[in-house]
Amino acid sequence: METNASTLLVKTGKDQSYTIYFEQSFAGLASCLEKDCHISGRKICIVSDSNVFPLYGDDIVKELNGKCVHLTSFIFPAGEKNKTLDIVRDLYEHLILEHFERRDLILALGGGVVGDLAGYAAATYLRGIDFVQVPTTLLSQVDSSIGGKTGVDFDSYKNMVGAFHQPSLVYMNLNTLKTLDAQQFACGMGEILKHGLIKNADYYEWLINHMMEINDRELPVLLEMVQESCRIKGAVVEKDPTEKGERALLNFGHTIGHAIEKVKSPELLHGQCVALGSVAAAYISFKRGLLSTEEFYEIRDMNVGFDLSFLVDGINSQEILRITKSDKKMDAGRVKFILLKGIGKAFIDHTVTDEEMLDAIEFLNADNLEKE
Ligand SMILES: NC(=O)c1ccc[n+]([C@@H]2O[C@H](COP(=O)([O-])OP(=O)(O)OC[C@H]3O[C@@H](n4cnc5c(N)ncnc54)[C@H](O)[C@@H]3O)[C@@H](O)[C@H]2O)c1
Ligand SMILES: O=C(O)C(=O)C[C@@H](O)[C@H](O)[C@H](O)COP(=O)(O)O
Ligand SMILES: [Zn+2]
Repeated sequence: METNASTLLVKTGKDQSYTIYFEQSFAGLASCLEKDCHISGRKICIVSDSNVFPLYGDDIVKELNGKCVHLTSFIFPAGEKNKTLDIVRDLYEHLILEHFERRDLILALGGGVVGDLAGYAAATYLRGIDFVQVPTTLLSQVDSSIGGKTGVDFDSYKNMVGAFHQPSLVYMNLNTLKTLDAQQFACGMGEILKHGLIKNADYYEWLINHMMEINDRELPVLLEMVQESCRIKGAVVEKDPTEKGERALLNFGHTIGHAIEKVKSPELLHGQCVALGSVAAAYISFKRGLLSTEEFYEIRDMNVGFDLSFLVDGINSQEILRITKSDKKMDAGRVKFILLKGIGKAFIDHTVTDEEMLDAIEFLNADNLEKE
């Protein structure tokens, strides 16, 4: 992976790569798009949601006006509940009405919901057109905009319909993080802690030592953190773009996390559920003797430090267990679980039993008062 202060190159195939730009404004987006995507000969459809477009749509429109053949926008109501095929269908209709051809481009402006949905529409419209990611949440800057997992939920089953389709470019303006509310910011930390836990103990230690600056959203520290998380995610994706093996490690915390999200969304958002699922996965690792007591309780307490919880109320543990069985992580009828053998060392395991999972879910279940 090639990297310098403001860019990172992700190589996903023999002749395939794209640049991640780390910026502090949208000035410069048009020239990056011209350099990497030759937009002067293409139409662009900005896909965004009802919260993000009013905040940043004007900046993007001003930046791109006159730089491409035609600029249009498609805005849908914000929220996970709209990451659906119905909205993708509306987007296809818009693209057809605007005469979008194979050469044209989708620009996803927003968080992971926008990026996943717009990316899926790009992967399937006319059998695939290019798309670029302009992520505006912490979670989307460190995780969802990179790696080409696109898709939508189906009957509230997470990401059940999707495709691998790499973006042509990722451009992030870190100043967009200033308008995120506390819950959305914490969600990003859920995936960031995951990056440290699965791949890099030094980074995890760094996160502990910079908790205050991160929570105060000090830009230089956020920049360092976002870049390191992108390096970790980018390196995994480069080795295994279509999740034949190692990429599954990025699913740490997601088996139980996705099941909780299914029953608790929209009260709890994806990153918060991943943080809960990470504690559950760490709990199983701890009970197997793979994490020390100190390591396990540090993982639990890091959630609290970053405004995430390790307790969830209003769940039925048996129901959560049952839902894990319908997630995509089933592999020949067995759950593909990601465990830790120490901080920074994750591995794939197919032997986690229902009893172990139930025990871990019970640990999270706020209805059980005696925790320690
Ligand atoms: N494709 C992947 O690899 C991948 C990785 C992780 C998560 N995901 C998916 O990403 C989604 C979660 O992403 P998310 O946390 O970004 O959620 P999101 O897209 O729903 O954004 C969270 C909320 O913040 C608002 N918002 C976005 N940017 C803002 C800004 N700068 N200021 C103020 N408000 C802003 C949005 O309108 C939304 O209401 C889930 O659907 C998850 O499954 C995908
Ligand atoms: O990029 C990946 O690979 C990930 O697993 C990143 C996750 O944070 C993300 O939530 C992903 O969508 C989950 O994978 P899924 O295949 O279970 O949808
Ligand atoms: Zn995730």
